[in-house]
Order: sequence, then C-alpha cells, then structure tokens
Amino acid sequence: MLSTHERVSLLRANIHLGRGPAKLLEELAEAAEELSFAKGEVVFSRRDPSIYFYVLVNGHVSHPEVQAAEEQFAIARETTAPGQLFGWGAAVEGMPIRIISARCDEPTRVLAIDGKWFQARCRAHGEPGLNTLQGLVRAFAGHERNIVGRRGWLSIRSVQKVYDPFGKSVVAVDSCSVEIRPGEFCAIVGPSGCGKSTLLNAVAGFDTITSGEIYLDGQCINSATMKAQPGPDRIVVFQHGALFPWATVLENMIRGPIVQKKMNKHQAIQKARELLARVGLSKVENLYPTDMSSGMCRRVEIVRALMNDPRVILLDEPFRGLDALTKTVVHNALLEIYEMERKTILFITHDLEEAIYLADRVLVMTTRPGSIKQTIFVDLPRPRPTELLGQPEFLQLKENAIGAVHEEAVKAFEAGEREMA
Ligand SMILES: Nc1ncnc2c1ncn2[C@@H]1O[C@H](COP(=O)(O)OP(=O)(O)OP(=O)(O)O)[C@@H](O)[C@H]1O
Repeated sequence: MLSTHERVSLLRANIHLGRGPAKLLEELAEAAEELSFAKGEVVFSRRDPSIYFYVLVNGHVSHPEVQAAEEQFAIARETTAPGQLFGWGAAVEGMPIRIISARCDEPTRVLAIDGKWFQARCRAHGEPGLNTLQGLVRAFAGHERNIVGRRGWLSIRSVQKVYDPFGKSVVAVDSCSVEIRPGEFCAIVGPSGCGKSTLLNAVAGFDTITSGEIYLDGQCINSATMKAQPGPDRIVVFQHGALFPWATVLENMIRGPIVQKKMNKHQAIQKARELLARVGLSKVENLYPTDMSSGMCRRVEIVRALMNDPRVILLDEPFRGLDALTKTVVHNALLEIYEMERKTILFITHDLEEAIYLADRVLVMTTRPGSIKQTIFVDLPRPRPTELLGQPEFLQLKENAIGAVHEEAVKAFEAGEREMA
C-alpha cells in the first residue's frame, strides 16, 4: 500500500489542477483504490470503464486498439512511467465516453479513480473538469479523432454461465474476461467441454449469462439482467454448416438481408455477386450446396456472413471434420476474406495449428469452469503463406499452445471428463 504522500507525488506527475488546491490532490490520493493486475489481464474487466480512469504505479500497460491503428496518435501506445494516466473515465465533463482497452503486459499496479466522484469534487472545489486532466484530454482527443468509425470491439467482462439442468448446476464458464479489439482475429482453444461454445453463444446472443457483461462497441449486448438477443451485427458460422440445400449459392447469399429487410432483392443480388467475385467464387453462384464440396460450402458460408456487414464474425469450429488438404484451402480463403474486410473474428477450434496460423492472438481456456488461462500473441506477419507452418517461430508458438492445452486436458481427465482436447 502506498502512503498518501507517495500517492500525491504520483498524481502530481500528470494531474494538473488549474488552481492547484493541494487539498483536492490529497482527497484524490486518499480516495483512489490500489489494484494489482496479473500479466495478460485487462484493466477494464474488473469495473465499469465508463466511470474509472487509472494512474500507473508500476508495471506496463499497452493499448491494443491504439497499436492496431496505422496513424500516429497523440496518445501513448504504452503506459510505462509511474504517474502516467490511462483509461477513460467520466472525469471530463462534456466529452463523449470512448473506451480504450488496456492490457497489462507484466504484473501491474494502478490507482483506480472514480471519475464521477472526481468530477463532483472538482465542482465542489470550483475546478472546471476540463482543465483538471489536461494530459488525459489531449490523449483522448487524439484518439477520438482517429478511431471514429472503427467497429467491432468486443469486451467480455467477468462472465459466468451456470447451466441448471434439473437443479444440478453445471458451472460452464467462470470469471472469464477478454478484450478483443476492432479487426482482431482471436482464436479460442481449450479442452473439450471447457466452455468455448458457451462463451461464443453468449456473445452471439443465443444464450443468457449468469453474471458479468458482454459489450460490443461500448454497448451491453449480454448481462445477467437482460434478455440476450442475436443480431445482424454478430454473424455465426457453425461447424455443421447452415446453407439451405434447396437453394442455390446466390439464393443462399441474398435470403438473410431480404428477410431482415436490410436490402431489396436487387441490392442483395448486387452485393452477393460483388462479394463472390472478390473471392473468386463467381462461377458457383448457380450451384446447389449438394453439388459442391464441403470445403467450397464453408467458403460460401464465410462470404455469406459478410452480406450484412457484421461487426463481429463468430466461427464455432467451422472446419472440423474437413480433410487436411481442404483445410489448407479454406484457411487461405478465410485469411483472404480477413485481409479484405478486417472484421473482428472470434474463432473456436480444437486445432492448435489452425489457431496459430489464422489468429493474431490465441486464448487458451482452462478446463471447466472455463476462463482464460493463457494468451499466446501470434506476432507473425500477414499475409501468411502456407510455408509458415514449418518455420521455427511457428513451431515454437505451437509448442507453447500444446503445453498449455495439454495441462488443462490432463486436469479435465483427472476431474473425470471423458473427452480430451
Ligand atoms: N444446455 C446445457 N445444459 C447443461 N449443461 C450444458 C449445456 N450446454 C453445455 N453444457 C455443459 O457445459 C460445459 C461446457 O460446454 P461447451 O459446449 O461450452 O464446451 P466446449 O468447450 O465448447 O466443448 P467442445 O470442445 O466439446 O465443443 C460442458 O460440461 C457441457 O456439458
């Protein structure tokens, strides 16, 4: 625990009070909450991001959304110096709330400050809110300018799901938190029955959760107190495929947007043909699914997912059961679509090689109740050629993933689970 004096020195580094009443800084120091985060944790996962902002005590925090953007930002991509501010709170009056996720890259300690409280105290001291956090305002003004329009930020916060079949409760997922930035390709792996599909269904809005919240672009889409609903902003591609066998590829493509009244028939046909052409599938538009290979059907399904311009694409083991050669083809097709659209993708699989080959980040889940055990950052350049699969850096990542999943699979086995990863 820091003393009040130490806290005041830390706060003074970045919080410039207009008229500088030392009393307010002291009040702030005493009210701030000291929190510790493990490596890989996301600061916002423990509290309402619209209310808090943070002062670094020690450690290292980076901002994946900022890193993802190409332009230069006024905001630091990393927060490393004690006293630096990060996060977004309701500290500044009149500014729209914009959330930036913050990932701890090493064990990190912070002072968490309730922005609403701070705002109220500023008013009581006659401090105009806008002058009090100059560093933060500058940072966010820069960020605000640059990320407007980017969509697909998924925030899963402390999610728990308890199934209660016949009164015998099954805790499928517990304390599960993860931030997926706009345009990120994130794979989830873990032993059988650890809760991967449960999590995906909760994001898709197919199922309720017992506690926690799930946000999409800052808007709550699932929580214990709301009735989750699927929406066209989140498209799911399942392992068993979902093309209508009685309809041609083109009819399959246009059906959704027409039924949902998002497009008229003419617009839908135009969009479908445009998408098929972009991935070299124009020739199959009049074929029926039964006339095509399973690999081709999967490719069509993924392209179909883009018809509604979703914010997030959720894939639940879409390539399970395909032979190795077909998998290579569909992997490349998916990567091509990803390069083209840069949609946020949440991809569930048992295949660790597939996860590393496709994703920016692989999340390893613990055995049931599932939570995030380990994050494997896949810093391999894109586009990714198939030859990458034999290269040492790829094999090293695969070995790390195998180690982490195997450990959990053994635990699952010991706990009496029949199936293994
Ligand atoms: N509707 C349900 N009612 C009761 N228990 C359920 C229900 N759905 C899933 N479960 C249980 O919740 C746990 C997590 O299931 P889930 O399907 O999410 O795991 P998974 O990691 O996707 O598994 P797999 O890799 O085998 O597909 C399992 O123990 C499962 O038996």
